[in-house]
Amino acid sequence: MERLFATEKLGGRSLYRFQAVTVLVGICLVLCYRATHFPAAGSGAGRVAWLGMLAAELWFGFYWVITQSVRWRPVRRRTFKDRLAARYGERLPSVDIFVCTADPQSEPPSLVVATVLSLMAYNYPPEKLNVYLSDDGGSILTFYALWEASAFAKRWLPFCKRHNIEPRSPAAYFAESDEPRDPSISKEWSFIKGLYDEMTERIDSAVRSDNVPEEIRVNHKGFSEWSTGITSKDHQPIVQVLIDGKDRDAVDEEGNVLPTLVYMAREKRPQCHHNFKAGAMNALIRVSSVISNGPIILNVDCDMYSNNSDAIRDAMCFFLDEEMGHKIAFVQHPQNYNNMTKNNIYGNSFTVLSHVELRGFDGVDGPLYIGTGCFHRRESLCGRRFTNDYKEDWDRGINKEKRELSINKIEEKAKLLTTCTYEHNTQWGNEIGVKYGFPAEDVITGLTIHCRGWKSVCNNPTRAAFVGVGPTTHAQTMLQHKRWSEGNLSIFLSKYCPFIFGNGKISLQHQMAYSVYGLWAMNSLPTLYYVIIPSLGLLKGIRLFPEITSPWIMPYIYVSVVKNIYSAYEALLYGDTLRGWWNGQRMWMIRRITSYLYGTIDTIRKLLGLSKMRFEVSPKVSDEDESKRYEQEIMEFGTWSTVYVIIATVALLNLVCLVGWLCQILTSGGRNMPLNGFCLQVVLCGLLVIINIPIYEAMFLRKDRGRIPFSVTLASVGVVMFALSLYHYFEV
Ligand SMILES: O=c1ccn([C@@H]2O[C@H](COP(=O)(O)OP(=O)(O)O[C@H]3O[C@H](CO)[C@@H](O)[C@H](O)[C@H]3O)[C@@H](O)[C@H]2O)c(=O)[nH]1
Ligand SMILES: [Mn+2]
Repeated sequence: MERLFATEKLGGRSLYRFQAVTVLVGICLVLCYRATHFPAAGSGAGRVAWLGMLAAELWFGFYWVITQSVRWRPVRRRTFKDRLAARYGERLPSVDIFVCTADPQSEPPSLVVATVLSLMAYNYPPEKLNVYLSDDGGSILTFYALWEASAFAKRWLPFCKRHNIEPRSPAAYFAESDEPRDPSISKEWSFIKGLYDEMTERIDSAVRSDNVPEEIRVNHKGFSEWSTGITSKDHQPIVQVLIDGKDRDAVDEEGNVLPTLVYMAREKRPQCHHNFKAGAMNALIRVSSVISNGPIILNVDCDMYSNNSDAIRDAMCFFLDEEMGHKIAFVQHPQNYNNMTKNNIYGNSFTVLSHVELRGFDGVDGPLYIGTGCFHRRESLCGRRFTNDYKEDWDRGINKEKRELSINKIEEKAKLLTTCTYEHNTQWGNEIGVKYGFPAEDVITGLTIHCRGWKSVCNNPTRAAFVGVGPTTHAQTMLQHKRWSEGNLSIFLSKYCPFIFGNGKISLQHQMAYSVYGLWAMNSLPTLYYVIIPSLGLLKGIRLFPEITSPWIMPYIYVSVVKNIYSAYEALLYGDTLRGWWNGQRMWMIRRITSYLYGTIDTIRKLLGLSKMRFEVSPKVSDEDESKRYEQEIMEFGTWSTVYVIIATVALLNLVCLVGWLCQILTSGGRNMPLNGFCLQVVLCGLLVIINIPIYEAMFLRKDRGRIPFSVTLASVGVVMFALSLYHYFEV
């Protein structure tokens, strides 16, 4: 039988592998040089510094080997929706869609409902679509917004389908241009846009005043849940079915069935730990099991709207494929953002991660689960082990005929499934559902699914399936990367370490692929060492690299040049600009010496029992002034933060070392400083100074509110002076 999807190997692998082997030889030679050229005894600081360089280079070499796992065998998937249609028509499995939101301030309800509307508008039989919104903020504002959306959907869905528009998030669609692409629909377009703008304004004004007017509250029984003045951290379970797709009256203005739409806020009590997003997902799994029980679950973050209305059919091509389908537990899509600037100032457009690493991961038994844009098989998410003879019951979804209880009764039943105590003495969060205990609940959940024998695939259609809001400030970027690096490292250091937990269950290459992210955070210390010590050495005349006349310099030059040329090539190949790549390198360094450093420290503190797990939600809005600077690609600092002190200190230290070295050369005419031995140190320090130019600007030249505050500059000057004097002290 014809396959529903095809797998293609990405080209150019022989060349890549040849290149990788030569780099590996280079790395070995570098380490060889380090180990055999220890400075003579008696050169105190020099020996210690050399030892540190050895350790850092050992780490980088090891980590480079690990990263080869996701570059060795990348694949690309292609789906055949026409074959799916020919074989199954509209007889497709029902899908439960989970959207999570946590806070109406950092995740505005109008943004959340634009996402919800895009998901309701999929090109998929509406009676088989069920959209669930989990609100961890337990906010009447979000409920109100969803209620508004349930009414607007009656106009929006037919409009989308009539004109086959993309994207189907009204916010994204209307933001694209001031008039429709097809002028013949301009009247209707303006009318719908008017309705949408009015709705958004009503929602936003309710959010501004933090109140839903009485005259609105009488329209739906759900509002009465908030009559007792509940708070986000202390409230009863709430489940409200806003559109019951099985109800005869739930139709749009053209008389078509609407997807089911459900609001859920699981019970919160101050004394009960709620396990953040993982807890919300598990409550959604249970609630949906009594309302629709779709065999496939799609899960997105509240900002990740559907950008491709065929994405569900695409996913079905994988699950329903006769040959491979039964092995696939989940179909992961890359994270795309719609608010990235041209030159990727904070390195957040994950071009290389999506196009290279995820596909490489896919070539080794399947990508990791990244928490959003992922279709899961309900059974594997709920703990089932893979067996070759398992047959999925695609008709398991609850339809009109199967439902016995009235919707009110179902709501009551669902509420009981979302109480604080429901999970006590159960396997939820451990063997069943999304796993608890790690800030990267997604990665650990995916890993356990793979270890139960399932495979996964990555789908990256030309028209991105999901698009969301990426971080637009330095602080937001740092917050996200700290959570990710910490989450992955704490998995690596737990009993779920891919090399231990995965041993015998998944291939070595798959274990390595997981470790690429598991070890992100550990890059912090070697990087910090490499951006500080060689530069200090330059200033103090401590040679740390081979002399220019020595043949040992060749592997150093070869490895760094080839590695960087290749990384620029990868970025350019998938649409980054050269400047974007350069900015990415800067952020790569900054992330390592800040977010990853904090991630490492916090993981260790947690291991020692000194701190508890947190999940700080990334804000999805920024103020106007900040946004303007973001558009202009000017880095945002603005407030005091120790993170900024680290960034400023490293930048300043390198500048001082380079200038200091230059002064010494000029004053001594090069007599005391044999140039020859310091070539690589000068290049390294020089590159660090060039890459840090935006940091110097933010410290000394810029006048706007986003500059590095004077207090940060002052602190970094203090640290640099202290470091230099300390160094001096040890030397004499
Ligand atoms: O207590 C919580 C905290 C968060 N969320 C939701 O989780 C999602 C992700 O949070 P966000 O702050 O946007 O995190 P990101 O860094 O953008 O998220 C990535 O990384 C997370 C793990 O660190 C995954 O959970 C996400 O799915 C993945 O997109 C959002 O929809 C939140 O509303 C909850 O529902 N409850
Ligand atoms: Mn997010």
